[in-house]
Amino acid sequence: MRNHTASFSSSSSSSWYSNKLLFRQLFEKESSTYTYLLADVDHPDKPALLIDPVDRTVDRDLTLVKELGLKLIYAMNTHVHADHITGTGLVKTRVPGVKSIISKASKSKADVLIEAGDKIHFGDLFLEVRATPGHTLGCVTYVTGDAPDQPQPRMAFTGDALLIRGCGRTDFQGGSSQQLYQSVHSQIFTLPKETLLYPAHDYKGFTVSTVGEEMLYNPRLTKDEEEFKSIMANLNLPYPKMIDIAVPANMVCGLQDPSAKPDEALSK
Ligand SMILES: N[C@@H](CCC(=O)N[C@@H](CSS)C(=O)NCC(=O)O)C(=O)O
Ligand SMILES: [Fe+2]
Repeated sequence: MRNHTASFSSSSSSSWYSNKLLFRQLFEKESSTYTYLLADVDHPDKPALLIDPVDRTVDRDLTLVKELGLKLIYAMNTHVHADHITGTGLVKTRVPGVKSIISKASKSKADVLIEAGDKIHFGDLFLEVRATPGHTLGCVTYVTGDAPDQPQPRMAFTGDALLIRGCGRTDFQGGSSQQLYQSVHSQIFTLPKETLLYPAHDYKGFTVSTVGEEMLYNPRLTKDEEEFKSIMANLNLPYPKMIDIAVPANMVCGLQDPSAKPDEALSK
């Protein structure tokens, strides 16, 4: 059991969602990346976190955090991105006390290395970590807490494991179409059907989907595993333009001090 500052307050499920969870979906247009800002605005400190910030839009994101009166505590990644440089290192240099988070399986450096089952607390809210490898070895999905006082419907931040009507490619960074198929079916499609899905990218103009919608209409993941593997083997996508710069940089949070020591700030 890893310790953290978790406490719970009770409030009515019909009214607390908008009163308590602040949620913003932000877009970086060059890499078509979504960054998510979440905060517990019912808590006196208004603790907040950023999921998948991009270096180019860190100033925009931090201005918003300041304007909303939030206290940023975490800057976290769903995986080692290949198409852009993460903003987590830059956020740390701009806001003292912020901790970077990535999965242990990614073999990257960050202040906090998370694993499946970990809970990331911000105020009275938390995100649960689910391992969803396949796009990369260390991909995780962050899901809002499974408890009566947590947001309903639940929200899943899928990174590149599941994209709306698509999924992450599996042809580099330890990718595996078999693993991705298993990850999505066992870790995402088992969530309640009304769970809101928020991916790390969208190339078609979508912003949000649901588990039920993707189980019906995802053109790749509704197929059986063999057909899925064949689809993925024949995508023939060009490599991301920034891959050779982005991957090594993102192994150290973009620019984080490599001497930073991981700490244990989570609970299981
Ligand atoms: N053209 C972009 C890269 C596009 C790309 O490869 N996207 C990745 C997610 S970023 S690692 C992907 O998995 N796409 C799946 C798909 O079906 O499009 C660039 O050059 O940066
Ligand atoms: Fe990716």
